[in-house]
Amino acid sequence: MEKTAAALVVAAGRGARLADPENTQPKQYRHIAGRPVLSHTLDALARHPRISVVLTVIHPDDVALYEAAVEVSAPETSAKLQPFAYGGKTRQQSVLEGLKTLGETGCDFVLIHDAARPFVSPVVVDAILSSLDDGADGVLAAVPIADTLKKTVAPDTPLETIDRNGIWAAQTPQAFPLEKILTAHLKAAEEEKTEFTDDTSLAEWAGETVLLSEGDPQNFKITTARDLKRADRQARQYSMAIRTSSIRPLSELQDVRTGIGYDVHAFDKGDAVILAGASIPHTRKLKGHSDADVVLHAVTDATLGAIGEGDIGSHFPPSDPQWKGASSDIFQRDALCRVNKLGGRLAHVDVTIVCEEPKIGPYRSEIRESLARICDIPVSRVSVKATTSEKLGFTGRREGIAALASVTVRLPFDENEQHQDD
Ligand SMILES: Nc1ccn([C@@H]2O[C@H](COP(=O)(O)OP(=O)(O)OP(=O)(O)O)[C@@H](O)[C@H]2O)c(=O)n1
Ligand SMILES: C[C@](O)(CO)[C@H](O)COP(=O)(O)O
Repeated sequence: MEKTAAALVVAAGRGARLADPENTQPKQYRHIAGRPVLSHTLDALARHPRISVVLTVIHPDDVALYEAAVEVSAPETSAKLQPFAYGGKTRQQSVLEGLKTLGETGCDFVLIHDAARPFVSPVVVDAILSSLDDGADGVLAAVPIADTLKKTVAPDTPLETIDRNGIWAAQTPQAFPLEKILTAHLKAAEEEKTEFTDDTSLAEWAGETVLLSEGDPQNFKITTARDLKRADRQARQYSMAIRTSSIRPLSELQDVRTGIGYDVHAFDKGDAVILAGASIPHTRKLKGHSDADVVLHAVTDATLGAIGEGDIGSHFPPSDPQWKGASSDIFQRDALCRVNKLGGRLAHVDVTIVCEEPKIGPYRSEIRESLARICDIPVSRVSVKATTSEKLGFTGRREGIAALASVTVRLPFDENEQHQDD
C-alpha cells in the first residue's frame, strides 16, 4: 500500500534579516504576485497528490495574518490543512512542535518545509518521496554550489579556498519517516542540543543516514529584501502554471457569470500611461493613488462584479498608503485568486478604452498580450478595443482616459443553491 505523507510548514520565524521599516510583517506574510508568500507555499505543497495533510506552525502574534493567507489559498489547500500549531523561539523548536502535532495523524512520512520557500516544485517532491519509498531514513533537497568557495576569519585576513567538490547547499523539503524524525527531535530536546539550523543535521547527529535529492535553484529561501523582490518576479511568472495545474477544465464549469467595470483617470504631467500593465509612451501620464492603470481597474471591477465580491475600492482602499504607486496587476491577481477560490476560472475579457490620445491602435497587441498574461488566459480570450468620444466630454477634451470592461467567469454549478422560484 502507498505510504501517506504530510507536509509540515514552519512559519513561526520573525524574518529579522529582511528588516523593512516600512513593512514589519514577517517575510512569510509579505505579498508576492498579490498574495502572501505563505499562501504560495501551502498551495505548492497541497497540490501534490501524495501529500494528504498540511500543517503550519505559526507565531502566536500572527494568527490574523495566517488566517488571511489561508483565505486566499487554493480550495484544495484548505481541504488538506490541519488547524495550525504554535512554534517556538528557534526553527528547531518550531519543527518539534509541528512534529508532535503531526504524530497524531498517523502519517508515514513528513516533508518539513520552510514557509519562506514558496517555489517548491512537484518534481522536487516526487524525487524526495521516491527516495523515502525506497527506504531512506532521511532525504534532503539540495543544489550543487556553483561558485568557488572562500573562507576567512575576518575581512582583512588571508583567504583560504575551499574545495567545492561534493559540497551542496541544503534546501527544504527535508523528509523523513515521521516516527523517526520525531524521535530524533525529542532526543535532541532532551539532551539540550539546540544548535541545529536544519532537520537533516539533527537527523545526522541522531545517527540517521540522510540521502541527497536533486533540489531546484528556483526553490530559494526568501531571506533578504532582495530575495523578496526576486520572489515577486518569479511568482508572477509562475502564477499561470500553478493555477493551471490545480484548476478544472472550462468545459466542466457550467455556471456562467458576467461582470462589468468602468473607470476614469485624469491626465497629469508625465511621459507614459500604463494600460493593462503595458507602458505606452505619451506626453502625459495618468494621475492616481496606484499606477492609475485605468484598464486594469475596470477589469478588476468587472471580475469582482462577476462573482459578487464588491469592487476594487472595498478590497484596496485608496486611503491605504500601502497601495500608493502600486502596480495594478496586484489588484486583478487578487480578484483572480477569489475566482479560483470559488473553484472557477476567468473565461473572457472585453475592454473598450475611450480617449482621443494616445492613439491605442499601434499598442493594441501589446496591451492585449499584457492583459492576457495578467489574467492567466490565452490572448484569444482577451479583446481590447478603443474609441474616441467624438471630442465630447472630458475624454473629448483630452482631460483623461476612461475604460469599460466586461468579464465572463465560469464557476462550478452548485446544485444546492436555492433559487426563489424552486
Ligand atoms: N522560531 C522559528 C524560526 C524560523 N522558523 C521558520 O523557519 C524557516 C526558515 O528560517 P529563516 O529563513 O531563518 O527564517 P526567520 O527565522 O524568520 O528569519 P531570520 O533568521 O532572518 O529572522 C522560515 O520559514 C521561518 O518562518 C520558524 O518556524 N520558527
Ligand atoms: C532549513 C534551511 O532553509 C536549509 O537551507 C536553513 O538551514 C534555514 O536556516 P538559515 O539560518 O536561514 O540557514
